[in-house]
Amino acid sequence: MAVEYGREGNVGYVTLNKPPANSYDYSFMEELGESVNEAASDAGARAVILRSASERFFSAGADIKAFNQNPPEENMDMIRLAHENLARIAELPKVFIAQIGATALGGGLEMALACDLRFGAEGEYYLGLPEATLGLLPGNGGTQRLPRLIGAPKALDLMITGRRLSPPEAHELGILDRLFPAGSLEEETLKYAQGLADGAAQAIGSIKLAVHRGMDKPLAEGLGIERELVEPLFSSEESKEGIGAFMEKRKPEFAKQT
Ligand SMILES: CCCCCCCCCCCCC/C=C/C(=O)SCCNC(=O)CCNC(=O)[C@H](O)C(C)(C)COP(=O)(O)OP(=O)(O)OC[C@H]1O[C@@H](n2cnc3c(N)ncnc32)[C@H](O)[C@@H]1OP(=O)(O)O
Repeated sequence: MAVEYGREGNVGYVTLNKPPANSYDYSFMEELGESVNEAASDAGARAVILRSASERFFSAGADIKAFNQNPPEENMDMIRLAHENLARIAELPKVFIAQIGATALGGGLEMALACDLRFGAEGEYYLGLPEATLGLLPGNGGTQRLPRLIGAPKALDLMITGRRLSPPEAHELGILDRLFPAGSLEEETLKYAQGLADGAAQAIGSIKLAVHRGMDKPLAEGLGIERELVEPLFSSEESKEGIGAFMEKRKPEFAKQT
């Protein structure tokens, strides 16, 4: 399998494993979709980490070698499948974290942009959207997600030049949300995900949905989405536990609420 889902404790893992570069084609994208579905339906996974089995590549993007072999309509089928699978991540009420400790280029970085957070570590690798250098454009969501993340001018600069970023540059731009010391990425990412997994999963999931559903809407509409999502929490087992723990001056035990 080029993409596999598994769980360790209450943290889910989607692992990319298509040597040598996790470059993706149609079947890779199908497996990614299946893994996202497994993560979604696994009630035991309260947070999910997207990671690579390779120490050299997170993913070098779409499979360039496949490009010339594929009929154009197959390339478009792959893009439609990628758009569908990656868009589903934003609609899942559990946080997806991209653990990027190796080179992420083109569609490989675009997969990470579809996650909620992106964590990296110091090291000799880089991130970028070089599609323009191939006569293409970042067609797996990059032209839409990157401007929303770092602003249109900075995103345009990266996409029209195709230039590569070091991990510190990507962190400074806001593409990486955390930049950990070399060698500590896996441990630090798990620690963060475990904190979410031990937290109020329904509340955390509702916050994620409110952000993704509301951020491109006019404020009044976004506030309506917020009201729809906050109302069920007033009577949730989690808020009973959270408020009860505060009143009893003890630490809440949310993980036991589901
Ligand atoms: C255009 C491809 C589309 C294909 C089919 C899908 C259809 C989709 C159409 C459009 C989609 C739009 C959205 C996404 C587009 C993209 O992602 S385009 C690709 C963007 N990525 C790149 O341009 C990176 C290409 N790779 C490199 O520049 C270099 O490999 C590197 C990352 C700088 C590393 O160089 P180096 O250390 O010298 O290692 P290499 O020898 O080059 O690579 C190691 C092996 O990995 C293979 N490989 C690397 N990248 C890819 C790739 N993207 N596709 C296929 N294979 C790749 C490379 O060939 C080596 O393999 P071996 O020779 O077998 O060892």
